[in-house]
Amino acid sequence: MAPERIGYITRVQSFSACHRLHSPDLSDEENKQVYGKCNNPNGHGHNYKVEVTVRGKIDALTGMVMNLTELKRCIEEVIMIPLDHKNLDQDVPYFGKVVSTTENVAVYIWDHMLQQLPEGLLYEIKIHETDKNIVVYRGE
Ligand SMILES: Nc1nc2c(c(=O)[nH]1)N=C([C@H](O)[C@H](O)COP(=O)(O)OP(=O)(O)OP(=O)(O)O)CN2
Ligand SMILES: [Zn+2]
Repeated sequence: MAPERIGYITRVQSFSACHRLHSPDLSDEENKQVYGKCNNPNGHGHNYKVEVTVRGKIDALTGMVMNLTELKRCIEEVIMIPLDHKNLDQDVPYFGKVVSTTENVAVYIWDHMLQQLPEGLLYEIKIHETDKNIVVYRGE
């Protein structure tokens, strides 16, 4: 019998959104101190790049961990429809009370991807907020 082989497959998706880093649990002064320019009252924008990675057995029959076309469909549902060209804080109810840091955007994407993907497949969400700021979340 052929050995079981594990593969990692990644699909990359870009989306554009604006936000403001502001915690309802901090005073205005504290918000300014913690978030600096990112607390600007009228917000600022990013072209986010998200890498969604799944990990699983390479199926002997199909040769796939999962069909990338299906991964693309999940990404459309979880990232593009709710987040692209949106004001994260005002258009996405989740961020009404959760600060829209890239860490929390990664958690949002993780939790919603889990609802779309077969159990145990999701491995990592990596978000490039800018060319220099990169966040990784693995569900821990
Ligand atoms: N831990 C986190 N820190 C910060 C986050 C975050 O999501 N998590 N986000 C921001 C801001 O949203 C901000 O837009 C990032 O700005 P900045 O650091 O200026 O971005 P660049 O690295 O591209 O800017 P350079 O001026 O080119 O260095 C802040 N912190
Ligand atoms: Zn920002």
